[in-house]
Amino acid sequence: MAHDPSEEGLDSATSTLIHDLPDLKPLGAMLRIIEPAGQKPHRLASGKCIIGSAPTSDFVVTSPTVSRTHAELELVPDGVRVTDLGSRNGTHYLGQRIERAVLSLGSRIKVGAAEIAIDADTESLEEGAAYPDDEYRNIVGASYAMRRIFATLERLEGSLVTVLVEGESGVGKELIARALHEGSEVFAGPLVVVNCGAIPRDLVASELFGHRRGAFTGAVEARKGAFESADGGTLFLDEIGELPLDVQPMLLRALETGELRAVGADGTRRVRVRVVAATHRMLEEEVEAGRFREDLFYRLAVVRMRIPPLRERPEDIEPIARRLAEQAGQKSLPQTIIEQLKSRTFRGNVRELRNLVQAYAALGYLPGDKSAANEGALAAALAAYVDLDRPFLAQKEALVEDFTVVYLRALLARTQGNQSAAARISGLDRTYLGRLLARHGLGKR
Ligand SMILES: Nc1ncnc2c1ncn2[C@@H]1O[C@H](COP(=O)(O)OP(=O)(O)OP(=O)(O)O)[C@@H](O)[C@H]1O
Repeated sequence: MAHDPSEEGLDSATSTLIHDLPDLKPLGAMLRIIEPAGQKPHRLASGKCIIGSAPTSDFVVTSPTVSRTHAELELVPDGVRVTDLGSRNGTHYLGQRIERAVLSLGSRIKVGAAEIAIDADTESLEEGAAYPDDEYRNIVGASYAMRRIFATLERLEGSLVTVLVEGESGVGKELIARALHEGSEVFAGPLVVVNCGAIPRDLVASELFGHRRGAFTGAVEARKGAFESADGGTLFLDEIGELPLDVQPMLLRALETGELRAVGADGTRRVRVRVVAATHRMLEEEVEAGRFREDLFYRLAVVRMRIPPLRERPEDIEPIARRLAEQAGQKSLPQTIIEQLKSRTFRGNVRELRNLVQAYAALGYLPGDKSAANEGALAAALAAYVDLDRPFLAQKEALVEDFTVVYLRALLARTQGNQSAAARISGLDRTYLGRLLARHGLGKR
């Protein structure tokens, strides 16, 4: 995002936060000359560098339109501070001449007529050893793949770079976003989560950017959007692949400039928001199919992190299960249960593991696996219900009753007895749920 923090009075807040996180080092940048082609890129690993046509410049750009000492680039947590050094042909961003601006990694500038991409130094993220511990900020993982991810998360601690987290549903993408927020310089600010797939399409723009009173039918009051709520913190955009095409340019602009325009508003507002996005889709395929803008994809995927499915890292099952058991109030998990868990396929990833462990904590046994391997076991268990000497409906009701009790127990275990949360999760009306619980003697715990 383009802004100058020192002009917005953020300096004092920034220095306090940096004081709390003493070892932060901004993520390095990779500077590439797009036009004229064929010149060497430059790695800005720390501090500052001078761009110019003089052979003594840190980053030499050979073009008659580039001054000998043209501009200075300095790494900062938000990306790179660009300062024009009184060049003849100027430094431009999004078609505007700039004297001094902070640009996020993933931006492109023009130095004279030369076009330069300021990308994240993703190579430096991949260098170095895996994280030594099997836990990073509440994310548990003993596998090499997860410890590599932890090392990347640690390396990103000094940066507010935009990150795209990719992986199947339930692999822990939101947990990664939380860790990115907690480890960042804006950790004291809010973390706002928006599930782009869960909002009616015509309300997405207003949810993200807010709306003015009367902006559309039903906009009775002005409303703040998620970007504004996340000002000074992190905005986690879950299921970004579901973002409607007509809203994509608005998000691109907000990422490029840090400026928002509420639906129906005339003026814009400036925010400082770190964006983390997540998707279970292959976004490149969405780009290919014309459902996702390519420019927005590159703006979001400045750093990409792919979280592997649980079946690709079976050594994580035991430590994660033990942690989830602790969280469910179950001090220890017997080794036999661990072995049973390890034999499952976990199409629902860690979320499925969590549900199973919570059910075990509530019921004392692992509920049946819905995967193909266990379909036989389920059929055998159901066969025990069949009594051809009794009417069908009475038997079916008895089965449903048994399922209801098991379901309600698991629901209460998940919500720690909170009936409002239980109603929300189950989709049952609060009063009806209360009656159902009372009928099964589960109302008061
Ligand atoms: N490595 C892990 N260690 C501990 N808990 C985990 C881990 N990964 C995931 N979880 C837990 O599993 C559940 C699902 O994780 P999360 O909501 O982050 O997944 P997700 O990938 O964002 O899912 P979705 O794509 O459906 O939004 C959460 O309760 C989370 O705390």
